[in-house]
Amino acid sequence: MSPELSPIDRAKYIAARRSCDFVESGMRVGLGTGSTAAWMVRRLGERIRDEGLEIVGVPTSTRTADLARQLGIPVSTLDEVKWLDITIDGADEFDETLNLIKGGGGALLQEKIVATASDRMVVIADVEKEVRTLGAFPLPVETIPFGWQTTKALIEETLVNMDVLNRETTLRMNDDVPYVTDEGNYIIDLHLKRIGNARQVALVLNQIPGVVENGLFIDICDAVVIGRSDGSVEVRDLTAGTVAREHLDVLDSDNIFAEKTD
Ligand SMILES: O=C(CO)[C@H](O)[C@H](O)COP(=O)(O)O
Repeated sequence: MSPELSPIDRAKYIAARRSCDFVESGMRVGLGTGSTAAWMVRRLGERIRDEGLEIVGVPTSTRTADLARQLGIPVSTLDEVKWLDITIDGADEFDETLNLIKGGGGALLQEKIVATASDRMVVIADVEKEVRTLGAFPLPVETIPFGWQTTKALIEETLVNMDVLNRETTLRMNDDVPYVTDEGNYIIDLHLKRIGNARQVALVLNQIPGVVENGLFIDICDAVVIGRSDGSVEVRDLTAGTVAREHLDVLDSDNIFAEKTD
């Protein structure tokens, strides 16, 4: 394996590479966003080039769309394709029921829409993303820019009645200006530390005017592929009720290692 990859990147790559085995010719594939998902997109590009794999990809961000096009993956939109066979995406945290926090990369809205419009959502993650209880990673909430300070205050007020450890919220910034999503929205990060009832928090947040979507993915993910830097990988399939462990012999010659992703 390439020495230039950090252990975490190796683990991400292992998970991403294994997840691509779920993809078959003829499939419509939701393409996630983030560094783990970028490895998956690269591997699909490799399979298209080397094996003649025929798929249509629906990217979940302009970043992923640009990468997919560069790699020769045919790209479409959800409006054209309407429904997908599978979506493969990263996550910031997952728990044992495969509920997730997503949106660290700012693409949670398209990611949730695309994953929900898929027969199957497979999450790819390094082993560090598994948690007993969600919430150590800040929960992103996408809000429209109009009146965002009021929306932020309403979120904080709502959190008073929730089973969370901390209620600090911050507007996500990009240098000195607010971070803007692909939809032109802002993101407010909720530093909750621990979310006692993620389903309730997800539902309540979306009732607040100004909130577009939150990064809790509840009952959306079907399976998780967990990578480790030593090449071992675990596939936990919630729907099938199976857990499979294997080792991937990733060769030094893997040309996917030649370039680093985001
Ligand atoms: O939700 C996401 C982007 O909105 C990403 O999937 C999540 O942040 C994980 O990113 P990475 O694979 O870079 O660790």
